[in-house]
Parts: sequence; structure tokens; C-alpha cells
Amino acid sequence: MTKVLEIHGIKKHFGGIRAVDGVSFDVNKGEILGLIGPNGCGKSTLFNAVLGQLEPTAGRVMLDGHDITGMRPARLSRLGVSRTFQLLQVFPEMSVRENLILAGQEHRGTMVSRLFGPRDAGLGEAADRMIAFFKMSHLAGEKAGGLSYGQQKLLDAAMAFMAGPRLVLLDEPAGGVNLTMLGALKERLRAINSELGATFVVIEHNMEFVMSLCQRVVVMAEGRVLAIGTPAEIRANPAVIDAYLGH
Ligand SMILES: Nc1ncnc2c1ncn2[C@@H]1O[C@H](COP(=O)(O)OP(=O)(O)OP(=O)(O)O)[C@@H](O)[C@H]1O
Repeated sequence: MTKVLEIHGIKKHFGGIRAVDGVSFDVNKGEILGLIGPNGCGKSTLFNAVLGQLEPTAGRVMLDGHDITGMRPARLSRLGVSRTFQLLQVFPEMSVRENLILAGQEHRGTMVSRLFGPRDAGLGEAADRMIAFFKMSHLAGEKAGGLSYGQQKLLDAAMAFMAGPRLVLLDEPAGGVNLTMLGALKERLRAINSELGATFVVIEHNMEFVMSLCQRVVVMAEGRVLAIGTPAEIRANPAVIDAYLGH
């Protein structure tokens, strides 16, 4: 199995707080990996330390066998690593299509696009493919701010997949999304994995969503990895049950 991302002994301490305290796991090419754990266990901090938003206190991160530890997000983006955040990153005054073009430009590393707005530069076709893929054709010309919250989350996820990245990290894609849109989101994420071969890691509190979407799940507790396994193995793991039920 080819490893896209290798996380080796990552630590991130804030003064005396050991938010992430020696986390190691791999992400295989073409898989959907879930990252779960109780509130405050260090999931977002780990994402931030892996993706250059925070300098890790210790540890190494490898992308396709190359050391990317501490590399800034803009450079990582050019290497084909993108992410979403818990809070939506869509531009409400721009259309769905323009948001996708802008995201494609940012993946290419042209942060000036934020200043000058979307310029097609060959990304229009990619945006149209993504719109069709995410079944948003009827919304392509709508301002993102006018979409429902669930539709905006779908757009946010689609933006992360613009420009065919090697690896996408989705931070709570299902958060606040209603049941109908949740089904659509899961179905599209599955399709982007199986049809386009996209590799991604999903942080999510919605257990049903994670367990039905992901091939493997990493469980964190108190800054460390508690368990790694298939959804069935994770559900049956007594340590995981303890961490969640607190007894
Ligand atoms: N910048 C910071 N300074 C100090 N402590 C921090 C900082 N960022 C996070 N922490 C602490 O690190 C711990 C892990 O937080 P983190 O946000 O990574 O958890 P999480 O698993 O993503 O939580 P949630 O599921 O609620 O989003 C928490 O105790 C948090 O208070």
C-alpha cells in the first residue's frame, strides 16, 4: 500500500498543555481516513501542526516520502495538499463557480487572487467539472451567500478538491448540516474517492457519518492515538467505548 502522508511522533505543546503528545499514523493513497475523538483531544491542533498552520514541537511529517515538516500552507497547497476549516471559507458575494475558480487559483499558489478576484485561466473548465460532479449545476451562477448552510458546506468541500489535489483534509464537513444534505455530502465524498481516486482525511463528530464513510478510523484521546482500525474494529474496541462513555 502506498503511503501519501506519514505522521511520525508529532507533538504540539502550548506551555504546559500537551495538546498533541506524540501522534503517529499513515494515510494510504486512495483511502478515506476518519479522525475522531472527544472535544479537546487535539484533532484540530494535529491538523494545524501537520499542515503548516502551527510549528510542531516535535515529530516529522512526510508527503510521498518527502519531509514537509513545518512547511507553510501556501507551499503545501502547491504540492497538492488542501484543507477545509470548521468555519466556512466560501466568499458569500461570489457565485458558486467563481468560488471554485478562486479555490483553484489558491491551490496554484496565487494568493493575489484574493485581492484581484477570480480569473478564469483555464480553471473554468475544472470548476464546471466540479460543479457537475457535486451536482450543483442549478446553483452555479448563484451567490454562495444565498445558498443553504448545507449547500455551502458542499461547496466548501468541492473547493478543497479543485485542481485535483493529492490529499485533502476536511475539518468537520458534516457539522451543522441537515440530514438530507448529509446524505448528499456523503454520497459525493464517496464518489470523489472511488471515481476520482481522491485521498482524504475527515475530522468529524458525527459518528454515523464517519463510520459509514471511512475505510479506517484513527481515534485520539488526550493528545494521543488511542486506536486505529476499520469502523467495525473501532466500534468493538473497549478503550474507545471507555473514552466516549467515560467509564
Ligand atoms: N493556541 C492554543 N493555545 C493554548 N491551548 C490550545 C491552543 N489551541 C488548542 N489548545 C488546547 O489544546 C487542546 C486540544 O484542542 P483541539 O482544538 O486541538 O481539540 P479538538 O480535538 O480539535 O477539539 P474539538 O473536537 O472540540 O474541535 C485543548 O485543551 C485546547 O484548549
